[in-house]
Amino acid sequence: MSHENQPKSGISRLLEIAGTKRNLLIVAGVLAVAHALLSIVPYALVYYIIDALLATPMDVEVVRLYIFRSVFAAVAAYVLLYASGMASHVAAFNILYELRRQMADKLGRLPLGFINRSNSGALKKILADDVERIENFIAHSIPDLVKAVALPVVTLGYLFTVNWQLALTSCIPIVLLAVMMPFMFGKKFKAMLAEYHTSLESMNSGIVEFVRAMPVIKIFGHNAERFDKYSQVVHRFKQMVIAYNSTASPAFGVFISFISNATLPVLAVGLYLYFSNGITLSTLFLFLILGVGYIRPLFALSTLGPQISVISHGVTRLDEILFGQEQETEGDAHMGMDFSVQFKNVSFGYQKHQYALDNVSFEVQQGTITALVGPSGSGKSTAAQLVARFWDVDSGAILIGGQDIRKIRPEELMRNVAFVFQDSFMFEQSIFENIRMGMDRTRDEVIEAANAAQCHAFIDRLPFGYDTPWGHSGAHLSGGEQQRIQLARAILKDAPILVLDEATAFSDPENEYLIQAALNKLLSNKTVIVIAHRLSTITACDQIVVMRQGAVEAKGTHEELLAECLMYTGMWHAHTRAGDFALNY
Ligand SMILES: Nc1ncnc2c1ncn2[C@@H]1O[C@H](COP(=O)(O)OP(=O)(O)OP(=O)(O)O)[C@@H](O)[C@H]1O
Repeated sequence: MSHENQPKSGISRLLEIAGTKRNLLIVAGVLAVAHALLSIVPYALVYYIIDALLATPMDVEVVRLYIFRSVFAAVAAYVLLYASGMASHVAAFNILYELRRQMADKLGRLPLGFINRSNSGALKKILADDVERIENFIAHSIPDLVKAVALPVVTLGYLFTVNWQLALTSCIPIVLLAVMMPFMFGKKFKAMLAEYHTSLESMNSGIVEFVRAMPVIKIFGHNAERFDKYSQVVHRFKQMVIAYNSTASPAFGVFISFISNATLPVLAVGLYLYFSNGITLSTLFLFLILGVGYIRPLFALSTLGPQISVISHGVTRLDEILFGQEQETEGDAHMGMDFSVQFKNVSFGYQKHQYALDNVSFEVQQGTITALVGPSGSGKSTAAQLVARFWDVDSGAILIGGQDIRKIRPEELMRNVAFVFQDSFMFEQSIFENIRMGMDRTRDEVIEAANAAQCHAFIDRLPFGYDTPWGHSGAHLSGGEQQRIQLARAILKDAPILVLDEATAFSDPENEYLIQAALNKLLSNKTVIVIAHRLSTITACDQIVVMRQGAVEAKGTHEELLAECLMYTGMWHAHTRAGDFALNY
């Protein structure tokens, strides 16, 4: 599948996706047409059977032959239907597999910040539900569409050779379908469908948030109704579905009721012709069966329009990811042995004209530790994340060893920067794999890293030690323990640049001491940027950068800042006072 150009949309995009398994789908289509042709044979044979039964003298052999042919045709039609379904399903699941693989690949190449910012409910809908719907289109809608076209064409063609007046009467449902389509699935319907999807996505994310927030909701004694956002999105979705149905239902209802009674005009004209000696009884039966029977696949066609709208809307969302702006690397520079980090007049905003960082400059010399401190929202985490290119700066540059990080190969950048986040993510696999993280390291090296990160003791106490799986049925670790697992990962990675975002956030004093000990081992000879709220943990850093509202307020050592920076002195006093703070009941 080529994703070089701007994506198509709607049915042409769906056909483009389906086109990746064109040959298999052509086979499915040919089999579906063959099925359609064979499936009318038993009905057509009824015509000849009745003629043979009414003939005098009746030829039993001829009747028997027709009955045998009709049974054979019915069985063969089902075999072909099965084969067509198999071919279209194999094509569909292969396409789905390929799409999911491409999505995973692409998500890996989008800026890390994109994933962080994207709402997990909406992403889940795209990756799971929207992709799944494409299966419906490929495996069911395409064969249905082929049948819906082939069967009427063949049947009506045959009926015209038998009696043109009755054949013309049998065409009425098709004419009706052509007239009603624009009313049923016109512009208003499309607009409503787009709104339906947006509302479904909001509900999905509302549900995910509601489930995540359950402990807080319970603690505050609220229920689903009191959780405003949840009840709003559910309510909005309900209204949307009602509006959607009341727009589509009237025209759809008229169409369905007419189609369901399509026998009537054929019966009326047929009886008239029969009694005026224009046709035989067998011809009348033939039209009552086939002149109405070809309509059945049209039912599938009538729901195809909305189905395709739903599916292609999902594909549009999917394409937003598949064609999303990747981070460009303007060169393929290699990193040398200089791992100093420099922020050079860096400005960056999550939204346009709203800077989270405004003209920030500071340098972290190789092998030294710089701490970023400042009030909440002052831009510390943003600055730290920019080093690993979660996002790209809007202006200015971040240099490593004097080279703009946008010119360094991404894999090389990632290899040389280790990150310890505030929240640690654990995978549902063994503790061993959770530390190894796919790196090419031996078991001994993993244990050594776990030892250095002060994790070995608690891992050893787990039922299967390092092989204990994480998650529902396996190990459950405290926040501080998980953070030490993160440290073990970072120690094992042994990258020359290390970014620590609140590495001791979850720790009690004993844990903090252990983590600090692990950190000391980890930090030696590394270029380190550390974010810490507890100022006592960073007094010995080589440099402290004080941030305020996205800008650098001051920089220097702890002593220098105490002497020169009022803001830092204030923060330090607040911190030391907090040490004496006690709750009074
Ligand atoms: N993903 C995001 N999308 C939009 N705005 C964001 C995002 N992350 C942070 N911000 C905004 O950018 C500004 C800086 O946030 P940042 O998290 O960098 O501050 P911080 O100093 O690390 O705060 P804290 O100490 O509370 O973690 C804040 O105004 C914040 O609201």
